[in-house]
This record gives sequence, structure tokens and C-alpha cells, in this order.
Amino acid sequence: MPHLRVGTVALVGRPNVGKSTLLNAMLGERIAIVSHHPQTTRDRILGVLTQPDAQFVFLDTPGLHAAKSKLGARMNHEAREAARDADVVVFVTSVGVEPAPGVGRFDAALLGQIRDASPKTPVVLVINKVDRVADKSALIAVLQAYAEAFPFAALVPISAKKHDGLERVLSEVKKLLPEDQPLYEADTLTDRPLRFLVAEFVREQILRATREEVPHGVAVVVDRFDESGKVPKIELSVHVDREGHKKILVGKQGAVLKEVGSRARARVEALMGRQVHLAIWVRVTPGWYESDRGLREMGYIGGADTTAPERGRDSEDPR
Ligand SMILES: Nc1nc2c(ncn2[C@@H]2O[C@H](COP(=O)(O)OP(=O)(O)OP(=O)(O)O)[C@@H](O)[C@H]2O)c(=O)[nH]1
Repeated sequence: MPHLRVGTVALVGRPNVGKSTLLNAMLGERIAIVSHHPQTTRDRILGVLTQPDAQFVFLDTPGLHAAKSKLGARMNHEAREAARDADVVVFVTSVGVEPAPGVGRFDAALLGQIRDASPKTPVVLVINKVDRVADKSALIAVLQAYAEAFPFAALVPISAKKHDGLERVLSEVKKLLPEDQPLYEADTLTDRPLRFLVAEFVREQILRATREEVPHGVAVVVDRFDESGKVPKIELSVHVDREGHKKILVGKQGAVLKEVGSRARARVEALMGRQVHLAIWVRVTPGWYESDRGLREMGYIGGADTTAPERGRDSEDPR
């Protein structure tokens, strides 16, 4: 039997550098949610890629950032843990149209944290969004600066969006994985329960449909997942921080929520390969992300199950 390279790979980096886009591109399926808002990813999402000679088990971590709330502290913790647990860390950074020729202060701090948390774990640097750079020679100074700042196992410029350089990322990571038996069946894509993905798909569409002020206070919870009928019925609550956010999210005559619902439904149907019915309620739950209770109820503490405990329906907007 041929030896397989098998192991866990943590994708780590600042918010919004393109970690979820990279994961989705490598997997060829859209699991992690993507939006233009920083801190879109709040949980570690496991995606599995099986090749004839390797199995990559990816952890997509929330972007590391300065903690401003309990939720932020939780995300930092998750990300550091992922780096510590993984066989290989892929450190993702991104460049602007005119790349600054050094290592950003924040990246330098993060790399220090990774080295402290897991000094022996090999780290591959991925410089994403190079499609934005017209003069590619500007990347040389960036690569040099990063190479001097940290003992990376490899440095790979890519464009996750355009699927450029992905094979090279995979081949560099593969070299660093231990030899082992596969951890998952070859057709496994993720270990996340379907209900988690459904809640994430709805949250993704909300982030896309709303502006700056709404997204950080949004949590989506599956209240009921009923597969007994011909068409599965999924009921979800969207928790927002303020009455004003609810107004924005619902939109004039429910137009925004309707759009969110039908786009999310299309993704769920594509994933499940069948028709589904989504019912979404918007509820005002001020400051849920500031208390342990709130985080637990939204599924951010104590497992990834996004099913809510029973609670009163305080503010409803059935679609
Ligand atoms: N131009 C360009 N944009 C990209 C590329 N990769 C990702 N983006 C964009 O960057 C934004 C952030 O991408 P995400 O994949 O959500 O970033 P992330 O690092 O997972 O973000 P967090 O969830 O906040 O940690 C989105 O608007 C993407 O479309 C790329 O290769 N080129």
C-alpha cells in the first residue's frame, strides 16, 4: 500500500486576507463563507481534501485580530489553538495594489504568536491577492521581507480568487505532512453538521446584503430542522444587536430579508440536492456577544451545534 501524506492544516492570518476563499478554492466546493467584511469566519471549519497520495484536513480559523469583545477574544483563542494543534500552518497574508515592501506590524505580531504557541510546526507563507498587483516585480521585496522575518518552509504568491498558485500551495504543504493512514473517507468534505452549514449560508447572505453596522452583531441559529415532510423545513432565527439593525435587515416590505432567504435557499438546495423550505425570523437580542450565555446560545461556546435552546419569541418577522 502506498504511503499517504495525511494531516491537519491550519489556515491562519489577519481578517479579510482571503483564508475562506483559499479554502473553498482548494476544496472545489463552497463550504466556508466569504464576504467583504472582516471577521466573517467565526468558527473553525473543517474541510477535507483527499488526493491519491494525500489527505489534507483543513482548519479555517477566524482572522486573528485585537480583541474588542468577548467574541473577539474567543476568535483569537480559537485561532491560536488551531495553530498549535495543526501539523502544518498556512499563514495567509494579502497585498494591496501597491504592496508595501515590508512585513506589516500585525503580521509580525501574529507570526510571533504562532512561534510561541507552536515553535516546531512548519509554516508555509501564502501571499494572496497578487492579481491586484500590476507590477509583479514589487512582490520580490515583500517576499524578501517575510523570508527574513520568519523561517518559513516555503513562500507562495497566489490569487485565491483566480485559482492561481493553488497547486503549489498544496504541493508545498504535502511535503510537510506526516505519513499516515487517512483520517476520513475519501468522499468526506467537512465534519460540520448540515444545520451548521445552513446557518452559515444565511449569515453569509446577510453579510453580503447589509452594510458595516449590522454584520458584527449578527448570529444565526437553526431553531428547527424538520425532514419529516416531502420538502424539508428549516426554521432559523437571526439575532441582531438593535431594533435599527432589524429594520435594515428586513428592508422595505421585507425585501432585503426575502432576497437573503432566497439566495441562502439556493445554496442549501445545491448542497442537499433537493428542494428545501427556509423560514427566517429576525430577533433583537442586544449584546448577545458580550456574555458567556449569549455566546453559548448562539453556538460559539460548547460545540458547533447551532440549534438554539427553547426561548421566547420576542420579536418576530416571519417571511
Ligand atoms: N482581488 C482578490 N480578492 C480576494 C482574493 N481572495 C479573496 N479575496 C476577497 O477578499 C475578501 C475576504 O475574503 P475571505 O476569504 O472572506 O477572507 P478571510 O481571511 O477568510 O476573512 P475572515 O473570515 O474575516 O477571517 C473577499 O471580498 C474576497 O472576495 C484574491 O485572490 N484576489
